[in-house]
Amino acid sequence: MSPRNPGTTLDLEWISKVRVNTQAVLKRAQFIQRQKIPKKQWQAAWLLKAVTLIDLTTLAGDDTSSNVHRLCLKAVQPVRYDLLKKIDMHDKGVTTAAVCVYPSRVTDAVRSLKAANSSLPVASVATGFPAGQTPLETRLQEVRIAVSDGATEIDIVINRMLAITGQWEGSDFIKTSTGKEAVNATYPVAIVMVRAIRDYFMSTGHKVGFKPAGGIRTAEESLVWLTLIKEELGDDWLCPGLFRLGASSLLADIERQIYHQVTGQYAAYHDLPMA
Ligand SMILES: O=C[C@H](O)COP(=O)(O)O
Repeated sequence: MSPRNPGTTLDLEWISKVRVNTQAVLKRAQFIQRQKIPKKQWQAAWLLKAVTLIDLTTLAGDDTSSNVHRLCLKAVQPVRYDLLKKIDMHDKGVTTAAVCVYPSRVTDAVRSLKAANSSLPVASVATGFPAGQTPLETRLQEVRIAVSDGATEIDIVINRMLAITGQWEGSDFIKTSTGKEAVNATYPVAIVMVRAIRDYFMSTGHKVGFKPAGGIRTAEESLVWLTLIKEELGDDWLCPGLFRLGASSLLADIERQIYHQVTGQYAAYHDLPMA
């Protein structure tokens, strides 16, 4: 994580001055999606970069200690060793950025990572995920429990009632969505959010992180997200402290693409361990 955001005096005038030119934003989003994906010789490097920025997530009602355990092993070794060896990346410590689980599964994740000798952070959704419609008292208690169980990052679902009525404070990292809505991370909304991050940086000098989450499933999409961040915020933001891809099934496609680039063949389902 980058240094904590010390916060700033709430200035609602600043917020009320924000205007979004919807057509311009949509055009910009289309432009970014049409950007040429990196040339073949750079693609594996970009894809590996994307891997290091993933919050490898499981947020299912039927999560158990065993699927969390498998998730953690995958986070520690996200791409098959022999594939990494072929591109000379086997000894570079490629892991995902974190694992992300429900508060009740934090102890499982911490235990599995410890057993794998990994210091990968455990992120936990909290505060009544995904609706955020629980009383402040229980929201705070949920955060405390997740932290005491070993979570080092908390994805808080904002209280949308407070947001809609203009009661804002500063945050360290902003996330597009829970992944549980009909529409989740979209490029136009991301552009508006990252430009707010840029404005905040220009006014305060403090860098806030960004996490698109929900429905990000393909390697190609991950490259669009990297391009969007590079173009809108610059290379400085392309690090786990400031950018994460919240995704439960993206890694499988990225590994499949890396497999194809390294071997020239398409992987069968059983060729790659579960992601
Ligand atoms: O925060 C992470 C999201 O819940 C993941 O969403 P996904 O399952 O659509 O990848």
